[in-house]
Amino acid sequence: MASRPIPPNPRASCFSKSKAVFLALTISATVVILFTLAYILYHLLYSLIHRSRTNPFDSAAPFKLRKFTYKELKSATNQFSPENSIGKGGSGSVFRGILSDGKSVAVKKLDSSSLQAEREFQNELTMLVGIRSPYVVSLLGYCLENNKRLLIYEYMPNRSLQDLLFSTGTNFCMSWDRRFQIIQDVAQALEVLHNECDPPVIHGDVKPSNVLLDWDFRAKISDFGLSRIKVEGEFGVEMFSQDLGKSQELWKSQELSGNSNVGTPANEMDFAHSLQVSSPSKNSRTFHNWNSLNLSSSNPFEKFNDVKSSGSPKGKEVLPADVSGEDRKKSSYDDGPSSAEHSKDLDLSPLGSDVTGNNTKQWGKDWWWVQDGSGELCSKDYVTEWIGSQICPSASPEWREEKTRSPNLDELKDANQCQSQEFESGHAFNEGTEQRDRKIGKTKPRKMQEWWKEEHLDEMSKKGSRRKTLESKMKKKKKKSFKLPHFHLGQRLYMLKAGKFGTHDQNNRNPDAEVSFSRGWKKKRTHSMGSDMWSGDLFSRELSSTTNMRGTLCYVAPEYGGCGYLMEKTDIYSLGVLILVIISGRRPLHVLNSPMKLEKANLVSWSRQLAQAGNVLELVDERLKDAYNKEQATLCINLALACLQRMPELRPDIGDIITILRGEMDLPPLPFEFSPSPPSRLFSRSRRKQKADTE
Ligand SMILES: Nc1ncnc2c1ncn2[C@@H]1O[C@H](COP(=O)(O)OP(=O)(O)OP(=O)(O)O)[C@@H](O)[C@H]1O
Repeated sequence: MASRPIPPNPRASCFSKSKAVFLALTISATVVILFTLAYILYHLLYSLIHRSRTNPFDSAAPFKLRKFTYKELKSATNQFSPENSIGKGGSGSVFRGILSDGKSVAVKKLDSSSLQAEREFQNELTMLVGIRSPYVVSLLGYCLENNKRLLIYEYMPNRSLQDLLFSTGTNFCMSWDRRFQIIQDVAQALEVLHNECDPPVIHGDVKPSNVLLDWDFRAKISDFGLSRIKVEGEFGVEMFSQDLGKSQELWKSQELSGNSNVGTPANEMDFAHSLQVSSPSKNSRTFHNWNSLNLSSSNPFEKFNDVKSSGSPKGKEVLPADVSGEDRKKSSYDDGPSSAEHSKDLDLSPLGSDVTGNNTKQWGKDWWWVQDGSGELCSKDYVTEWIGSQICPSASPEWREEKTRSPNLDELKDANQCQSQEFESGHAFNEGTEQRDRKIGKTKPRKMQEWWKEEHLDEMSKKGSRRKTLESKMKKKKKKSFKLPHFHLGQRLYMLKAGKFGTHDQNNRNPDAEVSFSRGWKKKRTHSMGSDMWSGDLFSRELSSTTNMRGTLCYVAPEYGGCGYLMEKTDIYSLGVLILVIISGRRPLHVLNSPMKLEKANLVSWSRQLAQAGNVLELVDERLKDAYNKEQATLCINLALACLQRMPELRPDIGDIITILRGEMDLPPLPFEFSPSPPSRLFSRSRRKQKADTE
């Protein structure tokens, strides 16, 4: 029987068709997805490969850090024994260690509980992994175990410039050649950071204890705990070139015309506003006037004199002159409380913590109370001595003969109150002085007070007249703002506690002792941008977040002041201070127990006075006697003063500095400007309050 063909099932053929369509769709979707993924991957790889050379985040960075175990480091440093301790900073202790391969290293053991230490750890790893230069201390590795964070650096046998310059236990006096070489090395280091790194790195904490010396006393820069990568277009950078254009021009013309006795230009008051509203742009490097200045001096570079230094160190320091090396080490590293402890000592904030729960004292530790090195003065002494030497009756010649102790905080508060009355007008200055003198039973006018008056009265009276305009301007701009804790100085706290705020200050005072963002601006707007020797001023503290409060007293540039927008010119300012310190062998704030002309207490302002008097060489370390190159010294001091100009843009950039130091470019004529002010903001504010009180 013949079989009949089975007719095709129409349902089955329909099913296979839809299956084919489904298959085709799946395949094409997969192909599209694969292509998309490949495209994304390609772009990722491309951007990774084409990232900047020294971008610290670059996984392709040429230098790999070694990860050490804690055990390894413990045995290298002999259980972190005190004999191996070579230094102590704000965020931890440094030990000498010998690795199993015999190599000497410096091991920085960071405090496990400190925020500053945490940040330093991150920053050092981030920055130093991409930088290898003979002028920068190399980071060899790190250790991160549980709570323990350690950084391992190349060992610098001659330790820090701070140690070398201020070794009171020895008769060591650095020769001129060595000093000059160190200045050049530090400048080279900054050139590497500013010009050779891409993007540029701004160190942010140039000071003697961060300049380390190798076997040949060649200097390398270290401690990148506060440094920043300059982001192109970061608004702080261009702010001075654009938003402050007018004030800048005015300022420049004043500076260049050598008029030291000018007040701050009116537009300066818009500094705060400019900062607030300025928008990023790519045009961030607008440095334009250095090369255009009239270059006049002759080539100062001839053969270096062979200087062999000798002579005993003069009793110029706060440290007892006759402490032995061991004692000095002790006093340097053990005696004084750490800067963190200092800020605890001096409870500057009426609040325990800020809105985010961070301890506000951290601010002080990071910024205001960090000092230059070995803890020879506790910060409170440092501040009160300085204020005392500038304004207190205790700074009078009579006092200098009698005084053997530092003014305490109460005296400081008293001084602030007295001072608060003085600057409302020139007349009030004398009244305030007399009142203060009555208080301590003295009536004789004091030279120092007059000096201070001359320096700041003009500025203060101009501020007073501008205040009203600014306040009305600010009212318009005031918007609802989030609260930040107010970083009060001791005087402010005292006024609060004592209920001594004047009636006219009521509007400015927040009863719960906080300050709003906009109030911070407002306060700043009544102050001069760059007139504070203490640089980062009240303004910045009021505005900034905790993470950005940093810098070192006397070395930090006035325009930075903890604001967080570091610029190259901030480093240049610090370099200026450093050069003066190296040449003079003095600390920037030179407070003495022994009699001394008070004008010399503030190194920067003294240098300016000497420059005005045409006698800069008086600044050179007396221990060198005549064994130094006068032309080089003159050049360096004048260069330092150029670096210390208040307008960041007037400062030379590091490329010019190197060229000038090499003798390949002349130094422009120096502008005379005000010396950096003592804490005029604090006093001007307190004066107003005090006056209101007395009214
Ligand atoms: N690589 C090193 N080789 C030799 N000594 C070092 C090294 N690193 C640091 N020191 C010594 O340890 C000291 C403390 O250094 P550290 O960087 O911890 O603190 P600082 O810079 O003095 O202060 P701060 O960190 O608070 O600004 C230095 O002054 C120096 O004497």
